[in-house]
Amino acid sequence: MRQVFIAGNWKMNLNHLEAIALVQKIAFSLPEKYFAKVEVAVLPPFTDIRSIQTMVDGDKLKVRYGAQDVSRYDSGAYTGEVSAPMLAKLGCSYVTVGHSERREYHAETDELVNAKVKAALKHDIAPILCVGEKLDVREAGNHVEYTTDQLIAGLKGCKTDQVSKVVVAYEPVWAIGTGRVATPQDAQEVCGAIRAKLAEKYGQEIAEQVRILYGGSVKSGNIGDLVKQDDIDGALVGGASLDAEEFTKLSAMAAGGPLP
Ligand SMILES: O=C[C@H](O)COP(=O)(O)O
Repeated sequence: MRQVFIAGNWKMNLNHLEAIALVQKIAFSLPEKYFAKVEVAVLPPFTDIRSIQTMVDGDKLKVRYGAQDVSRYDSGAYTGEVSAPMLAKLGCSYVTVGHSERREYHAETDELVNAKVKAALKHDIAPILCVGEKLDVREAGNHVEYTTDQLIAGLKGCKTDQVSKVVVAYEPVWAIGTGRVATPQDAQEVCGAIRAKLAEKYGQEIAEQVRILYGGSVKSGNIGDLVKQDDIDGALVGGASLDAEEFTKLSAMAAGGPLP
């Protein structure tokens, strides 16, 4: 049984003091019983991670955390890079890999994304492998093939038992930060195809274990219908994850009901 997963990608927002305040608000506004039904994680900028680690460990908070990127290398002369061993030491459970903003603004290729997936897995950090098409690909009707090709390229060379630890995030680029959310049926079409492709390559048992998230303009008002779909196990949330009240509401709705 896959646990519903809500991950907040803060992108390049919030300094370490603002980060502490936001995580505290989330942890204390979501009643304990919801954490049994939904896993909640935040993905802050690198500069916030140590502060969040100290607070989560010290106060034994149920919120998990991770990073937004990782180097393909473990160490060495790679100015500006942050490695998987460094993130593991900071207690990161997750790292996003291949987000469309990195593919677009940092020219990340499928080959690099694949190397980062493997670097994270090697150090027991679950990669959140982001895939998704731009508008022209969708309009041409090639979105399913495009997205499943990105998936297979991202997982190339991973062992079958490693694949079950990967989280896949389907984020149609045209829905990110635009307010234009994919319909639950559109999102299910691609998430279902992702699971079918995983089953074809790695077997049904592994495919059933992989959590598949939808991302793109997710809010408390639309998450309920998204997680009702068979193959959508949660969401990768951008803008709405920066507002404690909205993110908590959204997490509660993903867990099956509104806050009391
Ligand atoms: O990683 C998150 C996605 O890019 C979605 O962002 P958004 O919720 O602001 O559309």
